[in-house]
This record gives sequence, C-alpha cells and structure tokens, in this order.
Amino acid sequence: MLLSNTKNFGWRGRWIAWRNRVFASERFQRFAMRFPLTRPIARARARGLFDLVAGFTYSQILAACVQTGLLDLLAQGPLDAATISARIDLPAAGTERLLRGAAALGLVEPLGSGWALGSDGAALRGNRGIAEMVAHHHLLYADLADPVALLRRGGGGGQLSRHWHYAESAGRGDADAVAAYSTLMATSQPLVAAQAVDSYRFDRHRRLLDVGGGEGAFLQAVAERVPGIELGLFDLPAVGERARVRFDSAGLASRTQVFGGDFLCDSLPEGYDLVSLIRVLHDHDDGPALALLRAIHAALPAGGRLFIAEPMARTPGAEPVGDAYFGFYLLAMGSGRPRSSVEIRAMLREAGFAKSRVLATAMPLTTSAILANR
Ligand SMILES: C[S@@+](CC[C@H](N)C(=O)[O-])C[C@H]1O[C@@H](n2cnc3c(N)ncnc32)[C@H](O)[C@@H]1O
Repeated sequence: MLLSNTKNFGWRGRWIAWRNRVFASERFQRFAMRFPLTRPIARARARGLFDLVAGFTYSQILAACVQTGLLDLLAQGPLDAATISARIDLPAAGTERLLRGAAALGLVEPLGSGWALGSDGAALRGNRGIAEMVAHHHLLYADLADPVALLRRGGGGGQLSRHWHYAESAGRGDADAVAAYSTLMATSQPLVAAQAVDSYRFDRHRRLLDVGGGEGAFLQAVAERVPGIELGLFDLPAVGERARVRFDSAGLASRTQVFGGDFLCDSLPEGYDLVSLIRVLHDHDDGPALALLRAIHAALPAGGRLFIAEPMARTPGAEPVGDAYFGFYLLAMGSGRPRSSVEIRAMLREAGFAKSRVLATAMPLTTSAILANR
C-alpha cells in the first residue's frame, strides 16, 4: 500500500512526482545522455551526483595532503616524485597514488617530469584555518561512521563532543579542555573576521563586548580597524586567560577587559553599546540560545546593538554548508543547530529586540551577519 498520496500536496506535489518519475526512468536518462542539447546538463548532473557519492574519499585525499604536508612542500616550488616521496615519508607507489588523486581534485598539478601546487591547493594553503579544520575532521568522520546511529541517539557522545568540551559540559572547561578548540577557532577566525568587520561600521560604537569571544582574534581584528573602540571579551575563564595572553602580546591590554564566566547563568557586563556573537549562537540548542539573546538584551543600554555573525542555514548559494555540513557537525558535537537568518531574526524578536536586519557579507558560505537594535 502506498503511504503517500501526492494529491494531498497540491500541484507542486504532483509536479515533483511527475518530474521524479521522468528523472528516474532509464529511458529518459539514455535519451538525455544522447540528445545534444541535454547531454551537457546530463553530464553535469551525473558529475554532481558522483561528487555526492564520492565526497568522503575526496575529503580523505585532502586530509592525506594536509597530514603529510604535501601542499606546504609544493608551495615552496615544483619537485620530482622521488623527492616528494622522501619528504612526505610515503613509499613511491603511495606518493604517486596521492599525487594523482590530489591532481584530479585540483590540489596539485603535473609539471613536466614533476609536480607543482594546484590552484585549489594554493587557495587552501592561503587560509591556515582550513588546514586546521581538515586536520580535526577525523573526529567528525569517526562520529559520522554510522550516521543513522548518530541520528537515533540524538547526537553527541562521540569524539567531536569531547573536543568541544562545553558541548558536553555546558559552561565548564579547564585549560587543557579548552586548548584544542580555542586554537582551532583562533586560526579559523580570519575566515570570518575580515568579512564581519567589512559588513558593519564598528566605528559608530564606543565599547564592544564580544560574548563567547574565544582567544580574542575577532576583537584584535576590530582593534586594528577601529582605533578608538574599547573592547571587552566574555568567555569561560580558561579561554579568557588565553585571550589575555593574546591581548598582552598584541599591545592591546589597555583597551581590553576580559570577563571569565558562564554566559548561560552569569549576568553579562553592562556599559557596552555593541555586543557581538561570532560563531556562538549555532552552538546552542534553542532554549539556551534564546536565554543568551535575552541576557544580551538585558545587558545592552537603550539604542544598543547586537551583531551576530556565523554561517547560516538556507543561505542562497551556500545551502550545503548550513543544513548539511553544520547540521551534522553540530549533531555530532551534541549541541546546537544551524539556523537561517529568518529563524535568528524571529528569536531576536522573541528576546525583545525591536528591529533587526541582514547585513551583506563577501562570502556568505562562511559568514552571514545580522544586526539587531535593542
Ligand atoms: C565556536 S567558539 C567561537 C569563538 C569565537 N567567537 C570565534 O568565532 O572564533 C564558541 C565560544 O563560546 C564559548 N562558550 C561556550 N559556552 C560558553 C558558556 N556557557 N559561557 C561562556 N562562554 C562559552 C567557548 O569557550 C568558545 O570560545
């Protein structure tokens, strides 16, 4: 017996059912491959489907490139395979296999009798944060080895939730527990900071408090752009200590104040006319996320503003990053979910913010931004 009755889903349901019957039919697929006008589309769709099927293998080739230092090595200039093999400490056959796989993905490219860095390899190397993300992905992939089991147990309980200590033990984490994730956040912050700082006039404000500010990399980027602004950072005490070290060595100690605490139960410092939440909201389930927005609303003066930046779900052109990548990443982490800008703005209204708007960013794939008025 059929469970679904397409009639219940209106004309769109009927259209989708018809389209899917056509796309699934072998006769149509054969026709689309042969007919000159549909052939390029058929090939592109097949390639897209193959990438979906093979994505994990591609990621592991990239992981091997990062782990062996292959991309860093070729960034110094082209080399022959024997030298590469000796330098990355793989047997000749393994080196050849890796080079060919990486070349197929645009990470390296053959050059005469040797090998050079490929254009995508160069772009990846240009951002240390990406290499750090790739390097920690073994934790995610271990948790995703059985995705159905992960979905059944409701997330968490694996390697990634141990890495993000606060996901398992909300509001806690000693120096050892916070070290690895804080380093990852600080090295990947350039992916976000430049865009966030470009998307809004931070110089309209006198005092900025970055809540969940990590090691202070974002505030350091703001300080470089906006000379007069006073800066505050709120994070778990062990993370705050790391921020203090960064501010001291960057000569920012006199402009910054660090507050250690748990933003899920401690009140936030007042006297800041701008609060920022950078890659923080999506880490938390709806209840705590709403409580945090309410706490920020309470700490802001009338006319104060909240700036939120993180990758958001259902961002046009960047859909897989939200609900696919972060949807499953945060599931494995055991806390939070990616939200669309529409969902975040609805939460802001619920928390008491009078108005909010989406700000344009250069690369919504990594960073979307919202500004809310108290
Ligand atoms: C994903 S990191 C983002 C760090 C930084 N904003 C960035 O973009 O690089 C989330 C931060 O929130 C902090 N955090 C998580 N739960 C917290 C809590 N209950 N109280 C205070 N800070 C917390 C973590 O320690 C971490 O530094």
